[in-house]
Formats: sequence, structure tokens, C-alpha cells
Amino acid sequence: MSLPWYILGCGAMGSLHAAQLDRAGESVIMLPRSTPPGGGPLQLEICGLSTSRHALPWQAPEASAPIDRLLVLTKAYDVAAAIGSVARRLTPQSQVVLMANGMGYAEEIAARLPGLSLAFGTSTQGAHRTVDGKVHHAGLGSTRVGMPGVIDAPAWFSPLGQALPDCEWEADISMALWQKLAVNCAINPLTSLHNCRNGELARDPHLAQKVRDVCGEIAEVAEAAGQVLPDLESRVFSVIDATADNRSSMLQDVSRGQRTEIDYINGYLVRQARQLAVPAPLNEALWHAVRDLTAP
Ligand SMILES: NC(=O)C1=CN([C@@H]2O[C@H](COP(=O)(O)OP(=O)(O)OC[C@H]3O[C@@H](n4cnc5c(N)ncnc54)[C@H](OP(=O)(O)O)[C@@H]3O)[C@@H](O)[C@H]2O)C=CC1
Ligand SMILES: CC(C)(CO)C(=O)C(=O)O
Repeated sequence: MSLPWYILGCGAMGSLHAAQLDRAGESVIMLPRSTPPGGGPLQLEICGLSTSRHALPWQAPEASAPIDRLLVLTKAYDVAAAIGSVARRLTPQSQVVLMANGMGYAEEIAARLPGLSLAFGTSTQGAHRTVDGKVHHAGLGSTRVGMPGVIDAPAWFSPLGQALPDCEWEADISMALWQKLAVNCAINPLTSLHNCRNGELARDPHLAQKVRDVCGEIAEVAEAAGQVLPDLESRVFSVIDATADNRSSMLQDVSRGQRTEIDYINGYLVRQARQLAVPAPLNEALWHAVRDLTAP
């Protein structure tokens, strides 16, 4: 058996990934931020598109065992603090895989913990926590994992690639992350502000034009940052089609009055645009409008 996979962020996606690794026979150790009730193994029940039950070992973040393989599945705004809570257990040999939506948290980690080996994942699986404490597997999807500049999959990736459905090493992860950023920059704030499902962004001509305008701004910022994004608009519309019935994760956060990931989505794009002196007024407006929606 390979080294254990530690899971930081034991919510919907963390639980789903833990279950998929456990089903594949991998050793999994959960890192919940508070002690699970009863103190015994952490009980997980997955329902929906896949069903299984798991009793998984867990450790407090401040335990002392070194962490060799760490999968981080918190929200973007919690990534740096969550990794900080296990920083003493990480070594230059540790492999950290960051799976949150958005961009910008890698820079926060590099500033606080320079020298960590970071890989990035992007997933189109879907999951949410249910009121009775289960995790509903709501969307089959694929996962791409990679490290900037690393073309071939390193050995540590193999068990992860086999455990998660349709999970492959991505030779150009920077492009994949920019493409996912563009998808989230266009779909998430517009669906949140117009309280609509993803598909409405293609059906309503006014919203469809906004999607095109957001994509245009992103393509220019990305290009100034050295990242060409071919066919961006049609890729974003394909995701809108494929997820037409979804309520985006941001719309769900807004509906529950929870913090959104906007600072790491359109907010990240605008910070890049400012640094590169490229105008991005529409992304800036969307960033502020969504922040206003959830302002205390
Ligand atoms: N859900 C989905 O379908 C998809 C989600 N994503 C992305 O995956 C990421 C995770 O999303 P999701 O699973 O839905 O989010 P959840 O809110 O369900 O889970 C986040 C988890 O992170 C934990 N957490 C927060 N801060 C810390 C910390 N400092 N230390 C340890 N754990 C911490 C939370 O703990 P606690 O339970 O104590 O609050 C919670 O369990 C997001 O970036 C999201 O955009 C991407 C694709 C699809
Ligand atoms: C792809 C999309 C837009 C699906 O809803 C998503 O990633 C999200 O909701 O955060």
C-alpha cells in the first residue's frame, strides 16, 4: 500500500474524495478542524450517484506524525489557514495537492511556507452535504491534476489517478486552471446576481453578451500574463450547456448567506489585471456586486 492520503477540508468534496480513495483501498486519514463527536473513527456516508459508508481514522491538525501526501479541499479563502494548521508536519518531501476553486491561494501559501511542493487539481465532480449529515454525490465528472512545468505524472499521482473517476495528469495545468477560472468568473457571479440556473446565461441574450464580455476581458488579462486561452468563449458556453440545470456553487453560498469565493475568482482576475495594467471593468463590477450581496 502507498503512503496515506491526508484530507484537509472534510466537507462535501473532502468526504467524497476520502470515500473514493478508501474504496480504492488507499489509506486515508482525515484532518477535521474540530474533534468528531464520540472521538472514534470519522463516519462518512455517501449517497446519490455513488453510495458507500466509511469509518475513517482521523488526527487533530496539531498531531505530530509527518504528512507525506496532503489533499486540500477547503474553500479557497480557507486554504492558507488550513495548511498553516498542519505546517509543522510538512517537510520538503511532502506533496500537497490543492483542489479548491479559484486562484491566488498558492501565492498566499508560498509567502507563508516557501519551498512546499504544490500540485493543483481541478474537478467537475459535484457534491453537497445533506441536512442529515450525509454527503450527496451530485455530479459525475473528471479531475485533472498537475504541476506547472511538469509534463509527465510523478509516481505519487498514480494511486490518486486510479482512485478518482476519470482522473488524469494534466501536462498544462496552468492553462486548465485559467480555463476553470474563466468558467467560474463568468458563470458564478452572473448566476448569483440574476438568481438563475447556469443554462439561463445562454438562453438570455443580454446575459449571454455579458458572458462573452467577461471572457474577452479574461483572455486579455491571461495573454498579458503569458497564458494564451484558445476558444475560451466556446469552452465557457460548453460548460454552461453541460451544467444548464445547476445552481452554481456561488449562488448556493449567496442563498445560504455564506461567504463566497469571489475574492479568489473575479477578485483574483482583477488583481492580476491591475498588476498588468489591463482594463477589466466588467470583472471588477461583478466582484464588487457579489461582495455587496453577502456584505454583513
Ligand atoms: N462541492 C462541489 O460540488 C464542488 C466544489 N469545488 C470546490 O471545492 C472546494 C471545497 O468545496 P466544498 O467541499 O463544497 O466545501 P465545504 O464547505 O463542504 O467544505 C469545506 C471544508 O473545509 C473545512 N475547513 C475550513 N477551514 C478549515 C481549516 N482551517 N482547517 C481544516 N478544515 C477547514 C470546513 O470545515 P467545517 O466543516 O468545520 O466548516 C469544511 O468541512 C471549494 O473551493 C469549491 O469551490 C469544486 C468543484 C465542485
Ligand atoms: C462549473 C460550475 C459553474 C458548475 O456550476 C462550478 O464550478 C461552480 O458552480 O462553482
